[in-house]
Amino acid sequence: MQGLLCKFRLSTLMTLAVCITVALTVALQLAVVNHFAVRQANAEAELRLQQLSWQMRDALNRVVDQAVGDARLLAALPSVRQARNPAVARVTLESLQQTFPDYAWIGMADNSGKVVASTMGLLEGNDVSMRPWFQVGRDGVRATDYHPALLLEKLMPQRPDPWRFVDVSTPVFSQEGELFAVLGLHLSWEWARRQAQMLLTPALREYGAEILVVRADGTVMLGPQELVEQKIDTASLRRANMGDTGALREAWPGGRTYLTGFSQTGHAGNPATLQWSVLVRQDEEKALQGASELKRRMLAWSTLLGLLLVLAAALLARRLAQPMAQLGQAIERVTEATASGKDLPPIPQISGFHEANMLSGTMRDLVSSEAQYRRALQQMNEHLETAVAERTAELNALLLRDVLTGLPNRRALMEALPETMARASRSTMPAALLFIDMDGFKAVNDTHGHEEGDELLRQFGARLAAAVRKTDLVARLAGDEFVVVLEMLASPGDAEDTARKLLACIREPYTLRTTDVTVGASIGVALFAPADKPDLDAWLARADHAMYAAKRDGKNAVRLAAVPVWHAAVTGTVS
Ligand SMILES: Nc1nc2c(ncn2[C@@H]2O[C@H](COP(=O)(O)OP(=O)(O)OP(=O)(O)O)[C@@H](O)[C@H]2O)c(=O)[nH]1
Repeated sequence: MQGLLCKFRLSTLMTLAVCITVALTVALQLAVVNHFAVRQANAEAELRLQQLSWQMRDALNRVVDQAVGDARLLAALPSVRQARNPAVARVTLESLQQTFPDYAWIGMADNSGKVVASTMGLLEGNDVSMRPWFQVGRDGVRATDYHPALLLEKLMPQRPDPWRFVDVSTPVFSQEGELFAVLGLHLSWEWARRQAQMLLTPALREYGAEILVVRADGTVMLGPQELVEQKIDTASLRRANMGDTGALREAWPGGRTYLTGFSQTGHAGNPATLQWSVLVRQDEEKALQGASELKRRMLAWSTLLGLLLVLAAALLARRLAQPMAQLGQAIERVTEATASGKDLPPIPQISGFHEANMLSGTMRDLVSSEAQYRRALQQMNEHLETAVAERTAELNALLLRDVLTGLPNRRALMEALPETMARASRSTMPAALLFIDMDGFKAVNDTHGHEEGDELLRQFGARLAAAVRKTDLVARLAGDEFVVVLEMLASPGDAEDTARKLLACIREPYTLRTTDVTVGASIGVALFAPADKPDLDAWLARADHAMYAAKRDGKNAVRLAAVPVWHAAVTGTVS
């Protein structure tokens, strides 16, 4: 997780965090809306539908009760009970019909079932003894369920909807208390349809609310066109049939889901009432349309707000991350400079926010002290290099000096001679190498000690150096052996002359710490003419041989070395 996070920029992470927060907030809002608003809307819709069902139930009950009351009233009227003239009874029946035009037909049949008086004289003389209203009406006040018009259909005025009736009938007793006739009121179903129309306000209709009145056998008496006189079986119907009232959510034939309020009319055990189920249903989608709309709007607004928030967060994150990015770039520059050994660039003072300010300040101090440290280190290095160079030079100088006499040593001589030969070769003037070996030095050493011997060597060397030109080289080879190199000789004889002069100088007494001594020297002289081959070893060897020749011949003498063989061959000279 940590590794994954490291791959993202700070601004990306911040924007991502805001995106997730916004998405969670929107989801939470929607969940809350769904939970409360939709549930609330659902509850409200169910209550509304239940109340509508009650209103319809009450209206139906009221009309049936009214019809029962009217039937009872008619049966008690003397003009009906004692009617000997059908015309008189008809007037009474018609006057009742006028009070409530939905009484489609009111009639009275005698004991045998023959209609003796009726509104508009319809069916008078007809036998209705087989009609249910007549049969049940003899036993008491009865309400007869919804049914199509049978005999009256052809006699009643034509309408787009077929005639449907609900009957209320009652026995009519003579003054003697005998069953005299049966009175029947045919209520046109139209009143129920109108009642439903009245209850369903335009707003309810627009939101798909529908009222259904269903007979106990499941036949729809009132409702949507496609269901009228069809049988249905829904949970709400079963509950209503059981006398329950309430509202529920259920699937209807056709597959759609409805919220349905239900109740039941009439009273069980009272044959003067009718037990119908009143269902008021509303398409769930339409019932919850308000809440869904709210949800949709909330989603749209939340999305818009979320986008604005994300945009603002991205801008803010960019702004917040900018100082860190600047700091990062500055540190990268410092790292590159460190790697390439260049001067460390300064860290800029960043003033985005407190932490960046503090961080940049700390980094500045760090880089500044690092730069100071590097400068000090560099100075130390430079100083050290100079010191090493000086010490090296001193060591080199020491390497080329004879410790005892301070004169150039054998090594210095060997380094100098090739240049001497080169210079002589370039010029027309010869050079000479004088190989000098002290005579009698051992005796001084043995007699007066090594310290005195050393002092003699020092004075001997100094005397040689003082006796020749500054440009000439005096070197101590080892022990009591010295070499003098003479350059720019005007003539070859100058070498031998200088050797003799040196010998004379050498012979002078030396004042040592405890005594004075006198020594001699054997000097071998070897010339190097400009035309000679620059052979260092050969030149030295010639001078050495000459010196030994002087020793052999009794010491304290100067001997000139033989001319080299090749020189003699070229020049025709022999030493
Ligand atoms: N005090 C001192 N003695 C040295 C030094 N180097 C060599 N010697 C001694 O110098 C002497 C050189 O010997 P030789 O050359 O035979 O002495 P010499 O008496 O000059 O003999 P010839 O050369 O034959 O005349 C030896 O006794 C060495 O021990 C030195 O640096 N200091």
